[in-house]
Amino acid sequence: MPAFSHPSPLGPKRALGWSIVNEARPAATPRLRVRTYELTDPGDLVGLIPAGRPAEDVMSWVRREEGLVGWGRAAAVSTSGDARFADAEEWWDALVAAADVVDEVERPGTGLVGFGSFSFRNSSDEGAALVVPEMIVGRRDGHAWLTTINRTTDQLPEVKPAEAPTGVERTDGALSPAQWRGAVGDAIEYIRAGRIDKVVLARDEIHTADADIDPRWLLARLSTAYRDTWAFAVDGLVGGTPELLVRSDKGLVTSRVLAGTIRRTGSDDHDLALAASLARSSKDLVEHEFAVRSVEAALRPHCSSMNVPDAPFVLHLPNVMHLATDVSGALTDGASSLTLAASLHPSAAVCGTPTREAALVIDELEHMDRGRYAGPVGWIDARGDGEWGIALRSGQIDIENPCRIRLFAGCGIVEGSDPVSEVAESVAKLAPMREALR
Ligand SMILES: C=C(O[C@@H]1C=C(C(=O)O)C=C[C@H]1O)C(=O)O
Repeated sequence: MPAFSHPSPLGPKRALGWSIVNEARPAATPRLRVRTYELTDPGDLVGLIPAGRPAEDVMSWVRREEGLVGWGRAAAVSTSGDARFADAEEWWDALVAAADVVDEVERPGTGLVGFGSFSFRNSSDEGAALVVPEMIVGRRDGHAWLTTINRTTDQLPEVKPAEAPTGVERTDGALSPAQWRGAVGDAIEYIRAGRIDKVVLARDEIHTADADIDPRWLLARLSTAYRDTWAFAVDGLVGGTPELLVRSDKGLVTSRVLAGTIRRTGSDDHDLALAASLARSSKDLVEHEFAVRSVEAALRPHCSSMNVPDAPFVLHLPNVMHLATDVSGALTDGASSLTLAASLHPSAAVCGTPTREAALVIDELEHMDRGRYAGPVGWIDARGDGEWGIALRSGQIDIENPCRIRLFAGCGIVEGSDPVSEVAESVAKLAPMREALR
């Protein structure tokens, strides 16, 4: 049994294949009635999500007041195994083909939209989900819209503010911080011995509140305190990720690669000096280069005119600073954003180099199933456009016991890494979710 049961709301998961909400015959494709209308400014997007929905029916992809929020479940599929991306996409294509859509706005993210979250590993117990909400509100470039799916009303529900979790207690996950420090030491040995060049090791911790954790509270905290991250929620996985695996927008493909991290100190002057040292640190530049090369190699078969900057910039977040590179290209083969996300996953930013061997080391040293952490999370529309982040700085609310959430953080390990510093870095990466739970 995995530490966190993550059953489909539809009953037991099938190893491969589809299951669809509100359908008597599991493999049939429902004909969704989709209506998108222009909306006068709806205000704070995350604040629109109504109370009282189960955590897995709250959806968000919001950064700097732009993006999408959704709630309810008009249709959903759960897939698993090696074919989880392909099976989800096949279901999506059939849903799109059958849908009855009137879209008065016609922008990326209008009309039929599915929110998805995919496990890091092929063999994970937690599989993947693609969910179409009953209502979606979006905002982009000064335009706002409402999409309803299989609903006769277009009234936004009344909103009751989210309440902070109380009585939150923390316990270790698979490994204690000290045990995980030992695992980092083992990984450094493997690198010195030439088995791998880089591996990303993660750890988890469990937080338990005295009542159900409201994902709306976490989203509100993350979207105000960490404005440069995407505040996401899909199927109970909630977080604020700074890393964009891929955005596909009318033929333009972009990816924001992060790798190489330094903790912030709270003093702006000191942080500026640290940022300069990060940009010159050979350990971090090497770690970053592995991640950029893995993204470039995955996008190249789908793109022409690729732009891969020679040197990274430093992304300043409230808790950490990262080396960052924005890679872009022109889409040549019409691949959907989900196909692109599948071919980019797992990048060296969350797995390592070489990929296969790094994945074996992760299995051996982490002692846990990452579930949906470090997997693609985001949305896709009927044209295939969409945005997929890497599910970092996040937690999985336990669907069977929503008082519990499992948080994760990981660190890229290279030859020059130091186990004690990596533990401190993992704590800094846990900070956004720990703070949001307070
Ligand atoms: C694995 C995580 O972050 C990744 C690892 C980084 C690093 O080791 O420098 C930086 C950004 C992310 O690509 C995480 O936040 O859990």
